[in-house]
Amino acid sequence: MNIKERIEELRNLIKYHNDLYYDKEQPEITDYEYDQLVQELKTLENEHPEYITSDSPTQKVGGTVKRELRKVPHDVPVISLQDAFSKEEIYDFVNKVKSQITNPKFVVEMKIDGLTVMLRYHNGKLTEGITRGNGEVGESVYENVLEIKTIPKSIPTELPYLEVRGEVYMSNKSFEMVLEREKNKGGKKYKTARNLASGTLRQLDSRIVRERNLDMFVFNLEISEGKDFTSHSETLEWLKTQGFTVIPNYKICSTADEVWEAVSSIGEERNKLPFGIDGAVIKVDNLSDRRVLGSTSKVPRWAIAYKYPPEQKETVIKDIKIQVGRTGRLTPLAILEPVKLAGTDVSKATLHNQDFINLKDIQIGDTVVIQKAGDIIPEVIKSIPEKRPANAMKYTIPTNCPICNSPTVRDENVADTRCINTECPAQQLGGIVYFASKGAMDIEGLGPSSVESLISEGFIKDIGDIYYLEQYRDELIEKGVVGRKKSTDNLLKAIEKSKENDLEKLITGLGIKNVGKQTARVLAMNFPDIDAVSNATYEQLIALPDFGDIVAKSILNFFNQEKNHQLIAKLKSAGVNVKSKSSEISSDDRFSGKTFVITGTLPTLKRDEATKMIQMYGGKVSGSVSKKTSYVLAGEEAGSKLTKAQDLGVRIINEEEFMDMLK
Ligand SMILES: NC(=O)c1ccc[n+]([C@@H]2O[C@H](COP(=O)([O-])OP(=O)(O)OC[C@H]3O[C@@H](n4cnc5c(N)ncnc54)[C@H](O)[C@@H]3O)[C@@H](O)[C@H]2O)c1
Ligand SMILES: [Zn+2]
Repeated sequence: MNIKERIEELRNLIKYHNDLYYDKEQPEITDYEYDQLVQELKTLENEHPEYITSDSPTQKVGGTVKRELRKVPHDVPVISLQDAFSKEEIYDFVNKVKSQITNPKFVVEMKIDGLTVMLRYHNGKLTEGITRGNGEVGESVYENVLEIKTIPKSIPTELPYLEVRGEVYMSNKSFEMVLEREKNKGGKKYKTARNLASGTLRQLDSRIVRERNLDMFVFNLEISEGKDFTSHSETLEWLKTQGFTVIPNYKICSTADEVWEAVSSIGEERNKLPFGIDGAVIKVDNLSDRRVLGSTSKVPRWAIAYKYPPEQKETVIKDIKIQVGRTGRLTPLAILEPVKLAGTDVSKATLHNQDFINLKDIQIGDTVVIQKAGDIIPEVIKSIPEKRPANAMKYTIPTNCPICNSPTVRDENVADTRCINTECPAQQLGGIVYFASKGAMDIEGLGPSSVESLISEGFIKDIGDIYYLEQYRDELIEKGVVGRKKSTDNLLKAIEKSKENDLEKLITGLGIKNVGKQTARVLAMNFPDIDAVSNATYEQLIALPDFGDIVAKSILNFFNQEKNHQLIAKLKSAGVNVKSKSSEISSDDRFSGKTFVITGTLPTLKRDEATKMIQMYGGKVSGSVSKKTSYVLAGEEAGSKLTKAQDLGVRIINEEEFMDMLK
């Protein structure tokens, strides 16, 4: 791969992770891994400025504006912070400031891991709360900030206008409480307190905000009409008198050594704090000095954020246990002597597979170094053989499944060991939980613990049984299998409702190997019902967009098994919908006479897929926007077509709204 291609690849990767992080609140990688991608891109762009483009993620503030939330333009663009990962970069920053300002003072603060919110006060009354959004335009979260107790709704000094900026976050304790409460609801899963704080603040139901306990630290005064200040620290002290909770324990420093000491001491304390921080921020204190230093379009020159390396701890592996997943995969889990790491108790870490165990030379009894990079799943970095006790034991993944005792096989390509018994209870449990999960049949209340008790009490064995639970209602309530009357009835209602789901969700739920949501959607678009899918030939399957040999064979293999036909028959006779709504080609021409223009990158649909869907319903797709255009279907990075549509007043829809039109 040449440099230009790598730059392109990095940009796409970063955009992909930005979307997951800022807009879906579901990061797939740790902040640490993300920061490394950005660093690599910045380095390459610095070396090759000719490749810098205005749409590079290094040139923009991450995040977009959610359509459902009211848009509010910012008074001044809300920009980000420059990053530093080493002591040298901090010294460079301090020295650079010193070369331009005489005797500058610096304030060192904790960098709270939450999301930025701007608060506006008119005549002492809180009138608006806005997220950063894309930096130019934010989202109003006013109703939600009203539910945050640490935010004053009115302040004693009634300035005509006051705007402050701070970080809304969720404490570790609230995070654990919410996780505990939501465990069985099967809703969106949040990996970090930051994601949950963001997801909570950016949703529409403010009652949820009340239940979940968010907090806010104010870290900057942006505008204060009718009152002047000379320094940042002075503003913080004044904000305290107005009832704001300002960033705690900030330090004022004069030299690079002092700054570094303050940064280091925050680093030492950071895991004892009741909330998450992801760094320290160093800011020039004097406000007129800040004006002299100015800003670039993305970051101020008077501040820098230092990001700590992920915390590591030593602990002992007490045992290694096997977890058997939905696909039969055996995952070795290290059972650890519990340690506090990045604010939470850690007692387990994944060891992935036998190769990982061998490569890292891990034995039971070993002392190992673990790390929670970006505070997600703990990983074992290395073992310390010097500390190995005499009774340490080598570990080999068992040749028989620990749950059902059938022989396991090693899949050489991916280093996985699997239980091949499809009747294995562990696989069945995983399969049912997966069937009911959000991306599949979306049955609320059917999470791991309900499924486990339904299986162990003998009410269900396979996914078909779910649809026959109704007849055991009284017994379920009496035994309290999934809770009391209300939870049982809610579950039965959710099951009933799921019968109406589109074929796409059903296919996803079947958990066919190599068939995820996207593949299931393509199948549902191309076949009228489940029988047609099950009768499809290899040639038909391989001709579908993005279908390869492996996927086609997996599908054929699934439908070659008699028990899967029985399962489908069972679902059908329970009244589960097996017809595809998105492929009712000729009978439904709801888009007849309508012209669509597709622009930008859609979150999940490819452009040709969207085109096909529009045409299927009798609509037309055109390349340019005019007055005759009925809809512009716009995704990320939509350019001039979007502007033109706005000018002409053409209706603009996103993928979600488009999918709603197909319901
Ligand atoms: N894991 C992922 O996939 C992923 C994806 C995108 C971004 N991220 C994370 O987000 C970071 C980038 O986010 P960003 O653009 O918001 O910038 P940033 O996190 O590097 O810094 C700016 C933000 O820090 C916050 N902040 C907290 N305390 C502060 C204080 N005392 N003073 C000033 N600001 C304070 C503010 O909200 C401000 O907007 C990345 O470095 C990465 O860690 C992760
Ligand atoms: Zn098994």
